This record gives sequence, structure tokens and C-alpha cells, in this order.
Amino acid sequence: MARIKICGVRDRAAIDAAAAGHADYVGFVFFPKSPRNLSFDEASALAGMTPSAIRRIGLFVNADDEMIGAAVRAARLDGVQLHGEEGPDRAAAIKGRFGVEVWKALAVTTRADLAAARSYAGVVDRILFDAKTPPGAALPGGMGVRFDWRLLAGGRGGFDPGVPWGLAGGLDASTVAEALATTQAPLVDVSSGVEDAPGVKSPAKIRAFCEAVRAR
Ligand SMILES: O=C(O)c1ccccc1N[C@@H]1O[C@H](COP(=O)(O)O)[C@@H](O)[C@H]1O
Repeated sequence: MARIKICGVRDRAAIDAAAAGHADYVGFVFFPKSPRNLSFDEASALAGMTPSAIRRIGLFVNADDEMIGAAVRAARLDGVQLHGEEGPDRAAAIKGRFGVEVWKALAVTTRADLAAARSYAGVVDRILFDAKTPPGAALPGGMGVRFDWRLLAGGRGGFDPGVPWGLAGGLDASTVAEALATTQAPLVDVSSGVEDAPGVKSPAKIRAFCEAVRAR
């Protein structure tokens, strides 16, 4: 069964809904341009509300060590998701310095974009394949944009980028079954697809998303 990450949680209701849906991860966004951005104090409080069965992943975009360190400590993060232009060397340095799981998001439009995953094998704990947002977009993710999931449709054994992976971008309760059927993704990550407005999570949509994943 695919693991579930609910990204961009900002309040107790969203965390409770993720727990009710047996989500595996919640994501805390540390990117000031995002409507889901958290202060370190907010993240610390949310961490205290998160059941121990759910792991906390911090999302960063080209952040420096000072910011990542402050967030790791405040929110007692289990992992970091690098959603900017962090290369394998930067990802390795972050893993070495902070000793948490490192996920690297790769922006995908065409099959050629998948090849970059290989350069992170042995470095990161997970690759997240996300859609490329349009040129000039406000954010590099979290905008409900999807890519052609058939790019991840593997042969008999399924798609194998040589490193654990997950699927993100444009998922919601009505599309995730098709996404899973097409890709056999071992993890799905959702943000805007479980919101009523940017940054406003819907507990009902979170529960529906988790049910759609678990129903498969
Ligand atoms: O959620 C954000 O605000 C965000 C900001 C900057 C980079 C990534 C962001 N979110 C991540 O984007 C993907 C796809 O999100 P969506 O489901 O299409 O809205 C996901 O990994 C989010 O965690």
C-alpha cells in the first residue's frame, strides 16, 4: 500500500485529519513565499500536536544551513524535503550535517527529467517526482500541477529510478487512484489537492484523500 504524505499542514485540524486517515507523514513548509509557510514557533507547536506514528518532513527551497538547522530543532523534524535546485553534493552535505532523512524533489515535464534521479542514488533517502510549475510561477510546487504519469509506468517490476521514490503534483481524492494505478508509486504527496484555498487545509479532503489511497 502506498505511503501518504500530507504537506503544508498549518493547524491541529489538519494534523488530526491526517492521523484519522493514517497518513504516514505530514509536511511543514519553511519557504516564506508559500501560503503554507510556518514560523519556527508555529512549527514547534504543530510538532507537539503530531502523533508519534506520523513523521514530520520539513520542506525547503534552496535554504541555508542556518534555516534548516533552526527548523529541524524547532519542529523536531524526521526529514527534510529539498524542493529547489539543491544538487547531490548539497543534499549529501545536509544529510551529513543534520542526520535526518533527505528527500529531493525533481521537477518533471518529459522523460529526460527522470534521469536526474540517478545522480542522487546513494545520497538521498527518497526522490519525489513533482510537476514542473510554469515559468514565472510563484512557487516551484504546491500549485496543483500534474505531469504525464505514464512517464513513471514501468515494466513488469514497475518503474525503478534506483532510489526510493514518491509522486507529487496535482493529486487529490479524485485522481490519486488513477495516479497509483498508472505509476504504482510507493508514496504519494499532496498539498493543494486537500485544500479549500491556498494554505487552508480541508480536514474532509484530507480524509477523503487518505481513504482513496487506502481503498486501492
Ligand atoms: O506547498 C508549497 O507551498 C510548496 C512550496 C514550494 C515548493 C513545494 C511546495 N509544495 C510541494 O509541491 C508538491 C506538489 O504539491 P500539490 O499537491 O500539487 O499542491 C508537493 O510535494 C508539495 O509538498
